[in-house]
Amino acid sequence: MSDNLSSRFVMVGERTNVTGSARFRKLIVAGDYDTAVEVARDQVDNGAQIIDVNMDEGLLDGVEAMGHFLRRIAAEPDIARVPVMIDSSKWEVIEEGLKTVSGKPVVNSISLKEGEEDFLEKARKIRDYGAATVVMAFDETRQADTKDRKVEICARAYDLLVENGFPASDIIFDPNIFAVATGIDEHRRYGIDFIEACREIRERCPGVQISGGLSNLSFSFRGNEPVRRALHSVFLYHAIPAGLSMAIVNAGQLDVYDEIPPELRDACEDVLFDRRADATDRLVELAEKYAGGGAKKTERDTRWREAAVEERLAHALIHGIDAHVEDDVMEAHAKAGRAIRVIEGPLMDGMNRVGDLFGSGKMFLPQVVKSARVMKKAVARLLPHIEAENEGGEGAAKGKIVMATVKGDVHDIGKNIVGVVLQCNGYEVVDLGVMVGWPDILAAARSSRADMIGLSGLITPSLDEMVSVAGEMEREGLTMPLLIGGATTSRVHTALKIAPARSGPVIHVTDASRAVGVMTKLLGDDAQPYLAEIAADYADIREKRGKKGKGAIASLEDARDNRAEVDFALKPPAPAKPGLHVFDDWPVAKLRDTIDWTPFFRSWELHGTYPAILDDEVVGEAARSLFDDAQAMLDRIVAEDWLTARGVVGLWPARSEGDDILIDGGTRLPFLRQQVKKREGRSNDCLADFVDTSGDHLGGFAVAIHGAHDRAKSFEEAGDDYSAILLKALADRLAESFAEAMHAHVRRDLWGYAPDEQLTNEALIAEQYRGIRPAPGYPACPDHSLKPILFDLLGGDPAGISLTDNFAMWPASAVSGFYFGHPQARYFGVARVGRDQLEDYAGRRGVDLDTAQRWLSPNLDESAALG
Ligand SMILES: C[S@@+](CC[C@H](N)C(=O)[O-])C[C@H]1O[C@@H](n2cnc3c(N)ncnc32)[C@H](O)[C@@H]1O
Repeated sequence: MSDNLSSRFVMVGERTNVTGSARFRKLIVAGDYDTAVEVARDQVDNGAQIIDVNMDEGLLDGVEAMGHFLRRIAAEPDIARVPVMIDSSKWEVIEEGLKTVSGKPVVNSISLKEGEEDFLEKARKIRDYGAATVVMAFDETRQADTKDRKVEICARAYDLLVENGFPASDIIFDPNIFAVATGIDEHRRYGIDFIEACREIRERCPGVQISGGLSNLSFSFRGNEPVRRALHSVFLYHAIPAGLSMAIVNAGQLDVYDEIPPELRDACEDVLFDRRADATDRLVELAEKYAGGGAKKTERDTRWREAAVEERLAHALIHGIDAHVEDDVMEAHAKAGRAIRVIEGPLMDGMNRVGDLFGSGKMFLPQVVKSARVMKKAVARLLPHIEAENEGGEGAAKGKIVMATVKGDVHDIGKNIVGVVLQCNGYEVVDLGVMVGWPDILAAARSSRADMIGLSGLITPSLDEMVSVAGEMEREGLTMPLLIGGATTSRVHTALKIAPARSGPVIHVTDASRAVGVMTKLLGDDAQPYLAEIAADYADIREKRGKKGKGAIASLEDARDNRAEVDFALKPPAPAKPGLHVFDDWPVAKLRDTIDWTPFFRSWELHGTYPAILDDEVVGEAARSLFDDAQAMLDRIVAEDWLTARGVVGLWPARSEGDDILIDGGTRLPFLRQQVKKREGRSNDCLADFVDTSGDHLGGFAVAIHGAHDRAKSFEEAGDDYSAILLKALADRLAESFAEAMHAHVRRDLWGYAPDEQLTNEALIAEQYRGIRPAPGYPACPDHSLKPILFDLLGGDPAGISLTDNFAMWPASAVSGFYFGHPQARYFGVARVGRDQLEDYAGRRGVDLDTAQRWLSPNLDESAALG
């Protein structure tokens, strides 16, 4: 696969097509469906994200063959995970496919060949089955060959389909890839015409995909695999940016663009772009030099299958390939005699190699999590034998950890990654899940005789929960080490707040990659010196903090006097569409395009900015592979409707009063003000400052992605933690993308203060628009307890989101906040607040001081501590 292919590009496997593959035809005609199924599997293993199935062969009963084959592959989880493209020129075969296949299929194809009525009737049936369809650029007269004809026919088909309610996102145009370098003058523009047509079709027909049968292109070079592969890769390199989003290819038979010899690459480009009169002659001449290379890539990809079974298992573990592992462990079992010996022998050896590669920075978290999936599959296959052989499977773990996301918090991506990595390295993990109170954590640690406890949390209130767990461990006399991790945790907070709560060791673990190292040290011979080092480090932090003169705190009154000067002549106009707007099913497919990928890689501890990270020297390969998996999962999320995006927006008249914002019907939103003393010319900010006292407007929103939790659970139950974590990480990304898309919709339409805004995705991610959407729990409004007030304004449980005791949103992939439309509105951090503001805030919120102190605890200055 070419490394420069666009990430969203989908490869459709072509080998399960009796018209395109002589081998497949023979197998089907001979009724050898077992081997035919393997052809499908090979395609998927080689990266096909959809498989094209075609049974149009004179000797066959196409309806029967289609039905039978689709039922066979549906029973193979490895294959059934990718959608099927039902390919036939016979409508009854297509209908049979539509009836048989599960999940969302693609029909290949319909066209205007038989006129509009026939076209629309078929389209309607396809839509009723919830399928997508390929539409060939073919009309009543003939197949489109020039750019203009391709665009014209596609535009006509598009208008007809969309007017008749066919979703644009389910239309895949095939504007016909024709053979190039045929020596016929009229064919000289076939390459460039296709590429240019892609660009125009994308513009003219928003929302559609474009596909093509790639092997046609190189038809003139049949028998010369190296030139065919080069031509295909060069073509994709240029066609994908122009809008080609999928192609029917022999997956695994593509070269990396940069690795194609420059002379061959140039000659291919000359042909594709009709750059010189003698382009075809030159390529034909050069082709002789490259003839005889054979299907190199496939050979290279499968050579490892020839090694001894132990080596094959290690290879599968290191490369995360689960396709053959069940067969391989059975072979190893036959060889070793006992299942336990396979686990303790080749499988553990393989995992140790994974651990070493990870430890030396040659493998990264997503790869390790994939290795774990292979390991689990292998062990699951051996389990019945272990039981039959009465071995008990009590492989001695290196140590045991009880892990949990603390009470009131629902975020577990980081925890789950740590869990898998520890298991991979031979530790036993007792994972208690999310929202776990200290009694359950302590009870589990006792009953399982854990060597340590690991706590995780994402939101700031979780920090206090961790202090509580530490305190309770002390009270109950549990002395084992306590590990702390998660996005809001820090070494400093651990040193200052958690460690002092107990006499036993407390260790902040910066990231998942370090968890193994920390565990190994804690359970090794040098645990004591290691613990002493940490204790000294934390004591040092405490001492420095004690001595460090922190920036002085201004009185609340002075801070208020130093508010920002905001020009309310610039305040936003009244919303064009005030009130509540509910979106119960925002198209997830649309959210894909505006994903901010950088945080996605960060969640897997791959550091760097997207898209440069894909080419990063160190993590590039891991990032690309993870990204490909993410794209394949997004394809399924969209095609099979896994997730639902729900959102609510409210736009209300509002005015500020002191540090509060009063909403229309009287709801009061108290905000906090910066109190740290500022340099001359710098203001002490509060969000209320950006709303006019004499009448203005404010918005609020909540968006959520539903459905990830249950499906992730099914993945976990099937031993596939990798897919479970990937799905949750993608749901988080979609929720953020949704928040961004909703905000743009508000600016342009619902509030409408920026109707002409046109921003690229990069500009949106950089928030280069007018207005902000501060979120409760973030630095400008750090108190999470504003969420219930916001949610009431939004009509109860907006977008189906509920709140935990500590105001975490459930489902976990959710975002909420306020919309400020003033051009001067900006993000800032409230930082430390003093006792005067604590008391004032408690009064404004109508709660007692203890409650206010709990809510504001991460921001309280020492001087604000209650006696
Ligand atoms: C956490 S990022 C999310 C966007 C990012 N593109 C992504 O996909 O992850 C930015 C959002 O965090 C919130 N935010 C950032 N800084 C903030 C601050 N100082 N105060 C309040 N909210 C803030 C805002 O809601 C802002 O839109």
